[in-house]
Amino acid sequence: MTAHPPAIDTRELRKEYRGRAVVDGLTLTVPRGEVFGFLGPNGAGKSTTVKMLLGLVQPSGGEVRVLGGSPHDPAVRAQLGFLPEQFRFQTWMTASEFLDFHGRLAGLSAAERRTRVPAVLDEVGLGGRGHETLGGYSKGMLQRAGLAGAILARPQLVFLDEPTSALDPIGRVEVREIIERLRAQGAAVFLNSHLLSEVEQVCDRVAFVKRGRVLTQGSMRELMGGVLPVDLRVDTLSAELLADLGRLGELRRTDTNTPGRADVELWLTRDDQIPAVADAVHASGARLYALTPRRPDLETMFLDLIEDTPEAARAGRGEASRA
Ligand SMILES: Nc1ncnc2c1ncn2[C@@H]1O[C@H](COP(=O)(O)OP(=O)(O)OP(=O)(O)O)[C@@H](O)[C@H]1O
Repeated sequence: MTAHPPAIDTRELRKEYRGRAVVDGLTLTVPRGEVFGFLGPNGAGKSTTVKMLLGLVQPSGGEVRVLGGSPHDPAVRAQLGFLPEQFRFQTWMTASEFLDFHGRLAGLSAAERRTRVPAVLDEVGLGGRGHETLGGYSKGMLQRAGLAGAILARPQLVFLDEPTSALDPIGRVEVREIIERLRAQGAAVFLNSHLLSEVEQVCDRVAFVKRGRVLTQGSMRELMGGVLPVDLRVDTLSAELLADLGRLGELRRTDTNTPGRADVELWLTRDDQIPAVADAVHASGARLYALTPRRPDLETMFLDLIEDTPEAARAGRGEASRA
């Protein structure tokens, strides 16, 4: 393995089932320390891609490298974490036994397992519950236990398939924090989720796939075409301030209907223009009540790109007969 190869590198990756390409020329690079969102409608080929990246499904063509090596290499596999959407567990095991078992499979020593198992249980919010059997766990607790298994051996690349589908809002925030910690530790996270608001908050880059092909990929900003919408509220909007704002960005909307209040939607191109907006407001003598960069709306982008009518989605499910 070379010094810092990307976490994921695929070239023209392809998988056919019965002569039909379900992954069709997929080229992706995910560097270390990045959270990558992999989005697409049902049947787009996301799970098949993940299985090829994990070495569980043999590609029909193309190249795949994970952490600089082959997903079949045990040394590479030892650095991968995986939380499948429907993760199966042994109901008779306690959570601690389950994690200890996984730790053994991942090659952790007994001493490491003794400290690491309670530490990950704490990290996923199951501190003090490790002695209970998984058969008595709720759906959300099982998902947390699965996540603990995925991060147990300090993986360099973690695949999370719908990691929060069974979780309450607090659990979702906690999972987001875990993903952010993984990134801070330099690991890459490959996230598959239908919860776009969640993806928006945590992913550095996303790819949209449909019928096994990448429609587009990039950071939120790139996907938005380099536009940063900002909502501004001031008490008075002078002609001079309006002209200054117009020089900084594109004025998309101004609302001065309410006395003592003016709302402006301004489209900037870069974060570092935001302080200049505040400066212009102060220079005009107006008082600033809000200056809020708006998140690019992934759901709108997704629907625009995928253009899946309910009919198309039903047809997609109809063809989803698995061997
Ligand atoms: N083992 C298999 N044999 C035949 N066809 C398969 C097999 N596995 C997947 N497929 C087909 O490949 C296509 C992509 O499936 P895949 O599970 O990768 O999609 P997905 O994007 O993960 O969907 P979802 O969001 O619904 O989980 C589907 O049409 C599916 O029927």
